[in-house]
Amino acid sequence: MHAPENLKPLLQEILQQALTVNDGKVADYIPALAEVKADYCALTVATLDGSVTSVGDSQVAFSIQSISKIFGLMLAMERMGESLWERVQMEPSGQPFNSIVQLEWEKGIPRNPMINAGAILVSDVLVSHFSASKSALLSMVRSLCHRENVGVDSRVHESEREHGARNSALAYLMKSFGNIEADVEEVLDHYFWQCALTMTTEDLARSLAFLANRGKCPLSGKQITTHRDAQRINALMSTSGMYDQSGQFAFTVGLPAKSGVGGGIVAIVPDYGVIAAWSPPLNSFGNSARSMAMIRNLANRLGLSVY
Ligand SMILES: NC(=O)CC[C@H](N)C(=O)O
Repeated sequence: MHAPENLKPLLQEILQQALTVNDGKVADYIPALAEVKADYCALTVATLDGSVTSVGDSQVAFSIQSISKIFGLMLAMERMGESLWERVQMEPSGQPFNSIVQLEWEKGIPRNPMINAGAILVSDVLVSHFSASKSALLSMVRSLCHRENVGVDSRVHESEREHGARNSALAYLMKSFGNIEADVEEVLDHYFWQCALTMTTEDLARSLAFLANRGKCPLSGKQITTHRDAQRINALMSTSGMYDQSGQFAFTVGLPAKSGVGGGIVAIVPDYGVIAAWSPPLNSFGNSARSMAMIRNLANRLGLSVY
């Protein structure tokens, strides 16, 4: 495996290459996200020996959006155990992340926790099982990335609430099938709030290192999830983390990954570390074009694939 001390020049080269990728468009269906500069670009690798190597805008915090689906899922798995899987499936959807069609055919049971319907269902579990679901999630995220001032962008939170018709439709449809227990508006507020968490690529890489390390945080030595749950989260990321581009990502990269419409993507390399990339312009699947290019090039250069 590539020694971490030699990574910097390689990351620099890959970042420069990615800056020549000019396809894609910054998300504008959430107006506050449309204001983010398109030329931000960052790449971080955190390895299990504790070293973190970064290039570009790795100190700039951005809206993690759907990457938060991993954090919500961790808490819901811990609270619900096996019974969670009666309310959300573990199959790829083959549909866009905010699609509604399957949800009616499948009686309000979302395809997986990595698409919006699944994460709204997970938000219902959190709102129903924690007296303060937002602070439970925030303190978990802060302790995972060892940074106490990780926060939430309240403008993004508000902006998404004001333009949340599609997510509201998903939540009310699930409620009509009896698959949402709490008050729908409270569930949506939690979901929008967690999407508005802001983190840097370094925070993301550090916080998810346990997924590459059989559930154990390599820095603190603390067991964050069981080994089995870490494997399950990685499996869901592999099959569904890049939405309806998950098959292509598995074919060309071969790592469990999760993207968000803020332009971030995290990829897990079991027994090695985490790659986190960020650049706002998105392709037609809602995945960052440059972040995908950076992770694909790095994985190919280092021969990193789980297959
Ligand atoms: N893919 C994403 O990052 C989607 C999250 C976004 N907050 C939404 O609900 O539409």
